[in-house]
Amino acid sequence: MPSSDPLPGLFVTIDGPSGIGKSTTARTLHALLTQDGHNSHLTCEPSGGPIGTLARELTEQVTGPALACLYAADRYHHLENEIRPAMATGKIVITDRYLLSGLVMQQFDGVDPAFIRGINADIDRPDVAVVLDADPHVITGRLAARGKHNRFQRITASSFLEAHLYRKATEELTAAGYPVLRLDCTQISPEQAADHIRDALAGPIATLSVGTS
Ligand SMILES: Nc1ncnc2c1ncn2[C@@H]1O[C@H](COP(=O)(O)OP(=O)(O)O)[C@@H](O)[C@H]1O
Ligand SMILES: Cc1cn([C@H]2C[C@H](O)[C@@H](COP(=O)(O)OP(=O)(O)O)O2)c(=O)[nH]c1=O
Repeated sequence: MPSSDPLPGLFVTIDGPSGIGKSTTARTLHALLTQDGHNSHLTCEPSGGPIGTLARELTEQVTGPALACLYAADRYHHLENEIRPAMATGKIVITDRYLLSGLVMQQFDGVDPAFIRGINADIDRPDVAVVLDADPHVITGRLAARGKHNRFQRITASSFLEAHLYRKATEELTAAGYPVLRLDCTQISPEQAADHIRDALAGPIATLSVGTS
């Protein structure tokens, strides 16, 4: 069930194509917020919990709706056991990947986004959903330099398909009132990207009801 009462912390998600710089930007943002004296908690999906670990292990062999359900199950478990408890103590929670990753990546297996929206209907809505975008040629280069982690990333021209699907899914979520912050990081460093996000968080941080320092 989604939490009915707003929790005192702040919930920030970072999504975008594989290799674009999510993990680097999330780590840098976490460090910046910590430097500023905020209590920040960095996490990711699939999570390090039992379902997330299983989902990561099974991504090579399991496909379609079954894999989609595993990722969604991990998301509910992650919310219940890590994200909400951290937010309840006033922390700024940053997760590297969330709903948008499911909406996009499961389309590689032919899963209808409506199915993904359905099984994720009860997840918590982030306060800010950051989506990193970039020129697909640049994403391809970063992914190749970083190394490919799984079958999705080994598909020919996967970065082009991911970038296209992320743009489409982002437009749909924005139109549905989702709090999206889209950031083109083709030509900016992870430090500059994290700085932009920190600036965008200044307003929501000022409204935190529990001190986070
Ligand atoms: N803004 C950026 N500009 C240039 N290179 C970047 C940027 N962000 C990340 N990188 C580099 O791109 C590669 C992939 O970054 P990573 O954070 O692992 O991506 P993701 O988590 O999105 O898969 C890494 O080698 C990283 O150093
Ligand atoms: C959260 C989530 C991740 N995934 C996939 C996308 C990634 O290929 C994989 C996570 O792998 P990971 O190595 O963490 O991603 P990255 O290459 O960006 O560092 O899980 C889904 O397919 N659906 C989801 O809902």
